[in-house]
Amino acid sequence: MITFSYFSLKTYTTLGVYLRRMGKRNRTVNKFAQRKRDKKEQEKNPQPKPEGDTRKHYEDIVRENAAFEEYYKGQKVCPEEEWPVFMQALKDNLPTAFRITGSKCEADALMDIVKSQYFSELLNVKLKNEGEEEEEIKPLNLPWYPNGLAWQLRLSRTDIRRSEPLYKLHNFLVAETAAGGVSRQEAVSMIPPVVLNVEPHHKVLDMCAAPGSKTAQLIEFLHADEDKIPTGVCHPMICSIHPGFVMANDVDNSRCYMLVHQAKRLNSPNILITNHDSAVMPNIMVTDPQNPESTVPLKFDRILCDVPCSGDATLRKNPDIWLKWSTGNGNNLHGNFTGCLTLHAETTVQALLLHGRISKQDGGSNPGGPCTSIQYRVLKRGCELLAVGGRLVYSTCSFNPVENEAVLHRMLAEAEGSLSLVDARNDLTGLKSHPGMSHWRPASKDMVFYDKYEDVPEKWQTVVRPQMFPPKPEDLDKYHLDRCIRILPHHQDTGGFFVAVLEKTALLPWEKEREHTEVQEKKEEKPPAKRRRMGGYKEDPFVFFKGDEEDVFPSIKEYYDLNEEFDSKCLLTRCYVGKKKNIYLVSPLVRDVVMKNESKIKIINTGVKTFVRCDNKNMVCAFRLSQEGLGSVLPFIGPKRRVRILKEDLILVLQNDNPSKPPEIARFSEHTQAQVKGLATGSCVLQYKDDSSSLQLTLVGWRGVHSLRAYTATPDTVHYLRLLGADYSKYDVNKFKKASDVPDGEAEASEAEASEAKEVEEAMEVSEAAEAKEAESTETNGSKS
Ligand SMILES: C[S@@+](CC[C@H](N)C(=O)[O-])C[C@H]1O[C@@H](n2cnc3c(N)ncnc32)[C@H](O)[C@@H]1O
Repeated sequence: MITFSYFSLKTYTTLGVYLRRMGKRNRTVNKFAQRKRDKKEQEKNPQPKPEGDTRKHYEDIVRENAAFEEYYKGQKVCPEEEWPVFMQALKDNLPTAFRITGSKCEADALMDIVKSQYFSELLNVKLKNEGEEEEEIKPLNLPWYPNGLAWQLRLSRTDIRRSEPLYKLHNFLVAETAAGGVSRQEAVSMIPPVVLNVEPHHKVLDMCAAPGSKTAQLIEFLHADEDKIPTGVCHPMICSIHPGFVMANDVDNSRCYMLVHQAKRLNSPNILITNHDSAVMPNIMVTDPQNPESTVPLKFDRILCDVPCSGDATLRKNPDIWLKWSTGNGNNLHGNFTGCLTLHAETTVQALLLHGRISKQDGGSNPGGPCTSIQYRVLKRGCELLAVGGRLVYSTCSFNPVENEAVLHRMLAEAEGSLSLVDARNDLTGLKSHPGMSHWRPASKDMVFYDKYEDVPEKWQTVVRPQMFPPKPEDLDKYHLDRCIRILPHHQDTGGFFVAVLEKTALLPWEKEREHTEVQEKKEEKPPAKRRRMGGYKEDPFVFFKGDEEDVFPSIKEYYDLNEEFDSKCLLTRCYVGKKKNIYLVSPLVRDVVMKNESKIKIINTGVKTFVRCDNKNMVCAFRLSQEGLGSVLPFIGPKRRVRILKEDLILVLQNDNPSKPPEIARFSEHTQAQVKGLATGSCVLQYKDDSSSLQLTLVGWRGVHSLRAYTATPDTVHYLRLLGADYSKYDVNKFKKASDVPDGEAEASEAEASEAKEVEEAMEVSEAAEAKEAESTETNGSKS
């Protein structure tokens, strides 16, 4: 039996790794690589910190802050009798949480594997905090997560990573995260997409999306009914072309590439990544269904407004907040841009200043004047972009009512009944929470609490704003702020979180006015606004196929036997001239959005890689299939390029790790040989269906002259072998095992495998990196457009 303490928390980033994999941003990458080398060097050869460097190891941080306690006790965010457990929970490290992703049949199979193989390992591990009894580590299934797909383990990520007895669990989490079978995400952060109730036909906007863990959930929900697609194929990579789509936006250009990484794992043709300030997001125009020559503004059915915030509910994950917390954090986000801000908010302020949307004085030296709360501004624009009948979720990882209820109160008051708060607790069965607050008292930096704005001394009036105050008691029933959801860390051993669900029941009062003005403006036929110059890296263009006559398309259509329903206009490349290399696929609506809005909003990425140039003399078509886009194009591919493969043959293909020596056709079963016999050489689809379960797998294959192979990346190979119950032990390296423990002859191989596993791990910890604080301080470097 192994006992170790539930102690250790360290966030680190491998952001550079995925940036490197994107083959871009070399200067940023070099900086990360250098930082990594410096860190290693420092570990080997500890040097004293440079003067003035006050940064601390998370383990060394004293988890106390008197101002924090005084402020939140004053606000009564937690009933007095719960205060000690609230504080104790805040000081503990955060448990690991993850959810199983993908289509139902794969998720079911993976869930069985997790329970039978990995959770049983945990039963041998006991948890012991100082001065406490040993405790068993029981994995907790999060009861409120749809289909029971989410789990929480009472072990921090570092505990799992550093414990040899748990190396298999760690390898599993790393490899499956890479393959898209698992998403590691803090439990409470999974809530907003759940209460957004996304359906496949919805047009969804994620306004502040990076790093993208919630975007990933939105896409998963959009594709949740994949089992119902006509081919009956069930696979995590299957992403049929839905009428709905997700537009994931972030103001921070470098953080948008985290979204690209997330999207890439999900292989959806229904996602678009944009880089804009959400507070001033332009109307997104789409073709008018009544008149295809004209456009109309798109209204979104679902909007996620996961705004930048002071982040003090993430103290468990980011203990350094203990060192710097002050009342100013929340107040500054609300209305005063000149003080100390979180990095995200700073980016926003820079963006707002850059676009001339605010002046330095705005909200700063205009006591009682218009409040420029970034949270309110983003929320307000979200409400404008929302369709009547649509749903918007506002969320923060802050305890502060000034960043939460106060923002909603202002929005509801200005909406004059066109928005209402929905009680979403029914969608979250089993989740413990507190209702939203109806009373709070804004405070100045010197910790004086105020009941009304009139009491605020002049010197604080730029900081404590009129819009920060709660509704009058007689107005409480108008707003129902108690319908908001507050999750405190001790409720179920998580981080803290705030969620509110709004429904739009009518046009907002100023939308009616604006509609009138827009009609007037159209009549006056003003010249189009000058194209805005947008910052960040210059993206390659999005060049759509003209249609079936596009030069390379006829051979693709012929070779893959694509049916007439396939819309070639939804294919695109990222270059105007020269040989097409990669061909991407988007849904018709995403295509329309790109084409109609490219000039007004910076589009970072869209499209799932579907065909890749291969120019092989044995193949008449110049493009092979890509695993990423296979799910989307599969329903259109004819039987000519499909091979129905048996389990043992698929295992044979996947276990082969020598690309120059793929298994010869003669080694396959007679069934598979017969399938391959009439198949012309080149790219093909390998399809497997398990008769005893609902499991179905679809892989990109290659029929050679004498051989058959699969085109899968290492994490996918491990994933498929795992699902097939086959041996993948060579990928399941015990990194704790010293080379000296390995018998002669195996050492070399073991080293190579370890290095490969490390690669996978690094690639995968990108999603950890995405959450890591360090990533927030990524500086934009390199060429600007
Ligand atoms: C709390 S994080 C979002 C986390 C994300 N929803 C997730 O689940 O991974 C806030 C994000 O808002 C972005 N942001 C800040 N101001 C913004 C603005 N005005 N418009 C769009 N994004 C903004 C920040 O760059 C940051 O990535």
